[in-house]
Amino acid sequence: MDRQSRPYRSVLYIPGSMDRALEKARSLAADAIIFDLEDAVAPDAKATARETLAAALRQGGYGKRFKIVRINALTTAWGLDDVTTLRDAGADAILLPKVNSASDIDSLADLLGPDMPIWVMMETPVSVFNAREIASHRQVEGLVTGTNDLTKDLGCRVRADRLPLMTALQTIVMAARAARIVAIDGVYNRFRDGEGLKHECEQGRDLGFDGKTLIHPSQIEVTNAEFSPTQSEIDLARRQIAAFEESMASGKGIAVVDGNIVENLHVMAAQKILAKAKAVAEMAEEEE
Ligand SMILES: CC(C)(COP(=O)(O)OP(=O)(O)OC[C@H]1O[C@@H](n2cnc3c(N)ncnc32)[C@H](O)[C@@H]1OP(=O)(O)O)[C@@H](O)C(=O)NCCC(=O)NCCSC(=O)C[C@H](O)C(=O)O
Ligand SMILES: [Mg+2]
Repeated sequence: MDRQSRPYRSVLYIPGSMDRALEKARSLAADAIIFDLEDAVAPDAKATARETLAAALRQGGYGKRFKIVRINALTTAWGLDDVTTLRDAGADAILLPKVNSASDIDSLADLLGPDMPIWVMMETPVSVFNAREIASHRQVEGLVTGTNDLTKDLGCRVRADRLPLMTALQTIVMAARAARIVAIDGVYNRFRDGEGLKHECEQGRDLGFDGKTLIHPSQIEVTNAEFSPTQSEIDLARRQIAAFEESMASGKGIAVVDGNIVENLHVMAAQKILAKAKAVAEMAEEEE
């Protein structure tokens, strides 16, 4: 599956120290997994988690799920060992936490070589100010929003409407879109509250995120549903494309569908919806 069309609706964090979860993830319907060595792993468990994770990745069995390893920052005592142990273990990307600027990414890029994609945690106020240059870094292919760290650093309130985070969320999406890379929303901490999660997924999707990071398997189903094109969106996309082709054939550059104009740019959006629906169907085939 190519990078442009693959879905990233549900991106599940798994602590590298959780054997059972590493095993369970081989059969979960998440589009992507973040194998975490950073905040989900206690300092005393870091070395063991690193080895456990490397063994799990080498063993494989994660199918089409996109495999991302979140290392510790290179300024910590663990970061360098994380990179040297994990860079050839079979991950699809390495995720760097606590990034402030594009220059923070250079040392990791040097260690990894040019072929390993880098994803970046956007979780400090400085990273949000530098979002455009971070997203434009030659090796960066995805931005992951760290709403917990952002909330801590901003000193803002946790609100259901996420108003205090809105500037950051929109800046991250804009930076990712400008650089044509992936943008993933932050986690919803109340992992047993399905209604609250659904609401936050809708918000993240409407803002333009490709998907949401998750902390528990019970969050996958609703997230996949909310970030998938609906049947009515698919039907409308097909009708827009057909109507536009008909208009072009009769020498007109604009069509009208359901009382709305359809121009070339709407056709491009419609094609994107159909491509996403196809990629989602391909992921579903794998799970059957
Ligand atoms: C949140 C949890 C601590 C809950 O754990 P627990 O109460 O033990 O869960 P359950 O008993 O309901 O688990 C049921 C089964 O599911 C498996 N499981 C649980 N979590 C995961 C998971 N993340 N991935 C895969 N499988 C999982 C259990 O093993 C059970 O399996 P079975 O034995 O077969 O029944 C726990 O879910 C957890 O630790 N989640 C991950 C937390 C995490 O990764 N946090 C760090 C990332 S968040 C963050 O840092 C974002 C960012 O940096 C920011 O700043 O915002
Ligand atoms: Mg964080």
